[in-house]
Amino acid sequence: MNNSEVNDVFDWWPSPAKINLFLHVCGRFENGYHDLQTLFQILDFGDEIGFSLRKAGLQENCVQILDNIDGLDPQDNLIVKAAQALLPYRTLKSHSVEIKLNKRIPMGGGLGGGSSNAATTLLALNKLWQCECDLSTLLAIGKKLGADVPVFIKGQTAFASGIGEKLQSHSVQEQIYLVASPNVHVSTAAVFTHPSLPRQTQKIDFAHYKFEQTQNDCEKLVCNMHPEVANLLQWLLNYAPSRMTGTGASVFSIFESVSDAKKVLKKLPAGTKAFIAKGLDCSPVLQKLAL
Ligand SMILES: C[C@](O)(CO)[C@H](O)COP(=O)(O)OP(=O)(O)OC[C@H]1O[C@@H](n2ccc(N)nc2=O)[C@H](O)[C@@H]1O
Ligand SMILES: Nc1ncnc2c1ncn2[C@@H]1O[C@H](COP(=O)(O)OP(=O)(O)OP(=O)(O)O)[C@@H](O)[C@H]1O
Repeated sequence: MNNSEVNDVFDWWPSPAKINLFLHVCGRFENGYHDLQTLFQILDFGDEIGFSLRKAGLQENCVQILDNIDGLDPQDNLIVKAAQALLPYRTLKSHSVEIKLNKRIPMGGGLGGGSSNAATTLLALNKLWQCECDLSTLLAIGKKLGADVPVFIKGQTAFASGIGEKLQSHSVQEQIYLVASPNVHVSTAAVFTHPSLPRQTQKIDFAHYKFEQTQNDCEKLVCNMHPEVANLLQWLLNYAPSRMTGTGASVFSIFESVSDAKKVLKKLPAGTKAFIAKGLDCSPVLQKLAL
């Protein structure tokens, strides 16, 4: 390949994590997916994804990820799936893309890492490949990749209903979160297919939302399946209001200040992976798009 055709500069985009401040399971649709109510809180902590367009080469494999995730077939990486879903919309037909990933969000922890990566890829390549897809097209592509992708495409902390795709933006009072991940993997599908999952929580009126009056309906089941989650949650509850996010395994505690959160972080049982993050109303991806 001619060196002049190679753009080795990677354009780096943020890919934030989320937590579910509450998660109610209110029913089940015919396709097996669940009718949920949740509040997605976007965090100022996340991965970074770098994109480098190439004018030539990689013809057969237009999308190439350079930092793949251990144990994951590149074709199963949601970043690759998102990029491939956007290929037909390119107006820069001859351009392929190389992608680097700086992974910080714990995997499979209910922190939405894969979904956020997919959303950032769609938003970034929509711009870089000059696809000119409007928001509703991106949301439709995103929803097929995962129930949590749309909230990251809209990029706003929001109440969600349906399978998680009906979004209503909401401003949460600024809070600091200590997010801790026990060393266990929880399968989202296993939680949602479990016969003991409560599925009949009364729908709430989002206008009257109060953290104390909500819960995570998956928490008890996951704590029974994984004592590591139960133990960590019990430990955190000694210090602050705490709850599991998504279908686990990560749990979070709410603090008013970073210094309060740091005191508890320092005391965490040895070997527990954890980070401190601030809640954001708006995703850093939207800020990057506005530049
Ligand atoms: C529970 C949440 O983590 C809350 O943030 C998400 O809604 C899950 O989102 P996600 O991981 O993007 O979900 P998907 O990849 O679409 O689905 C994973 C599995 O979760 C189940 N699933 C997911 C969302 C939903 N509303 N009902 C479900 O029953 C399905 O069995 C599916 O096989
Ligand atoms: N780019 C990616 N980053 C993380 N996981 C990915 C990615 N692409 C595919 N996956 C797959 O998705 C699975 C779930 O990862 P993810 O970190 O999104 O889980 P999660 O935080 O529990 O998601 P959610 O909260 O949306 O249920 C991983 O175990 C992995 O097999």
